[in-house]
Amino acid sequence: MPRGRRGSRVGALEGGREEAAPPAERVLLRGIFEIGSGGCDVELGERALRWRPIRPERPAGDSKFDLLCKEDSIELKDIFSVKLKRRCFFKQQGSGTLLGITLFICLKKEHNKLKDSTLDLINYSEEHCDIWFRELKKILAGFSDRPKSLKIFLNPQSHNKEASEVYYEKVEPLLKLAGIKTDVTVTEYKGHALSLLKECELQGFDGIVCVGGDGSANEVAHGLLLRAQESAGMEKDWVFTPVRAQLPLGLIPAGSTNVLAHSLHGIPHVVTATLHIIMGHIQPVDVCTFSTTGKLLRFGFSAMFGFGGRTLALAEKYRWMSPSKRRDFAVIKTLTRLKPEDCEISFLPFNGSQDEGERMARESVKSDCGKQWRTIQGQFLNVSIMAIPCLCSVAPRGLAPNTRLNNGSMDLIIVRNTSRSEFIKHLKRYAGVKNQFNFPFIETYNVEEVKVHPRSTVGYNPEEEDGPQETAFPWNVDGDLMEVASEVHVRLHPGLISFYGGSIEEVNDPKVTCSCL
Ligand SMILES: Nc1ncnc2c1ncn2[C@@H]1O[C@H](COP(=O)(O)OP(=O)(O)OP(=O)(O)O)[C@@H](O)[C@H]1O
Repeated sequence: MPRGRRGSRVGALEGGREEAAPPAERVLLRGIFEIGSGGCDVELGERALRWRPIRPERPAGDSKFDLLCKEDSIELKDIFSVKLKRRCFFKQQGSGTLLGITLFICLKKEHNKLKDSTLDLINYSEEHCDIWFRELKKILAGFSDRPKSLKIFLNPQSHNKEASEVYYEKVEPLLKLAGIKTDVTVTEYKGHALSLLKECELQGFDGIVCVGGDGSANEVAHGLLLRAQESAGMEKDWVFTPVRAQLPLGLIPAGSTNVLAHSLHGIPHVVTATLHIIMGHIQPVDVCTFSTTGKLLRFGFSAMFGFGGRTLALAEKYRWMSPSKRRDFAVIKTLTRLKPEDCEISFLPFNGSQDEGERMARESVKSDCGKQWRTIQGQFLNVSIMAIPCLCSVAPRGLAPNTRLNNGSMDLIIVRNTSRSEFIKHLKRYAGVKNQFNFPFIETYNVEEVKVHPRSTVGYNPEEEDGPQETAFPWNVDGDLMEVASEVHVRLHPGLISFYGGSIEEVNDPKVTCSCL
């Protein structure tokens, strides 16, 4: 229920900031409704709905009445649906007795959480309610950024097969309430969403939604970006100047890992993610391209090479275990066989420009003279390259807490060879809120571009230390295994994709759930 305007300000999505009084607004409708337990004088303005309890005859000098007659309000931009409220009896034919109007509102709660709520405006007059209902509908139709039709990809296998339940019980009812049309495709195998995105008809959709975990989210984002390149007629070398995805992407966190959705919304919360989609909140996000020998491997948001890649390669061999068990098992087993990668890392430090065109021009000069690239060589336990903060349950401030979703740069975090105990100490620091990288064996850089060149010719066999070695090196790209035998070139492309999501606040009292260290 919205709070009082004068006593305690409303503004469901304003988060309590005090603002200068806005210019007077035109009143569109005025009428009487019962709200809560009493009759109210209600005004529908161009920006807000305000109501004030109707005063009974005021006994002279009684100041209590002033307190009781406080005005309340909600901003119209926080309303996402309006319905006529009717009383229907069991098995009743027809539409039932009119009780009034119900408004459905998006409220901002603590820790970046959004919640749906309702406000009932009670009035039994059909004619009165009809006028208000039509006007409110007209106002809602004017929010042109809100999606009206969505293409949904649902991975039924995500997180112990719980994604379907999440979608049909929590997401679909809210989308229906908001009057959004949906076209759901339940994916049947790994890569299905990607192949459908190559050719499916997207005309008429305002956005794409992925219901699943990081693997599915990355696949759909990659598919959407590939499609944009093909539609733009990009054939060769477009890896270096990709065009933006045409439609925004919504992520419903329904996987066993939801780092992308968590980083986007500040919380891996299904209703929050759904309400950002419904309200049409848009958040541009930086994207990386991963390429080798000039050929695009994939689009992505974060990558780990070394310990992060090896752990994932091992976990993938134990798919029969539950997701959390195989992750813990893989972390522990990889720690017992902790081994550095011998490689050369070159990177282009970030110089502050967020304009892709300007950057490309600068880069061509740089690569010609080769001046500003920095190169380091050595034995590295882990190399993280992250365009987004990568919030997750074991690192509530993120695996890359110093980067942002669209700051035009990536964090390069290099962990040099050290003892197992020191490395574990560093991993444990992620659970806290500061000093994750305050170790002599860790270096962090803010970069635009990175090349990781393994100097060894043999890759990694996750099972056998002394067994036959693979020829490829495992990378963990957004939780998905990518195996590459040679140098990987990672470039950042500012704001290349738009997600449904709002700006997030940092959480200072994070809750951590890590069982294996
Ligand atoms: N029907 C399906 N059967 C098997 N795999 C599928 C199916 N549909 C999609 N996938 C693939 O499953 C992979 C993992 O899915 P997702 O990330 O949604 O779930 P998850 O529970 O977080 O998985 P993980 O445990 O791998 O992190 C994705 O790469 C996706 O392409």
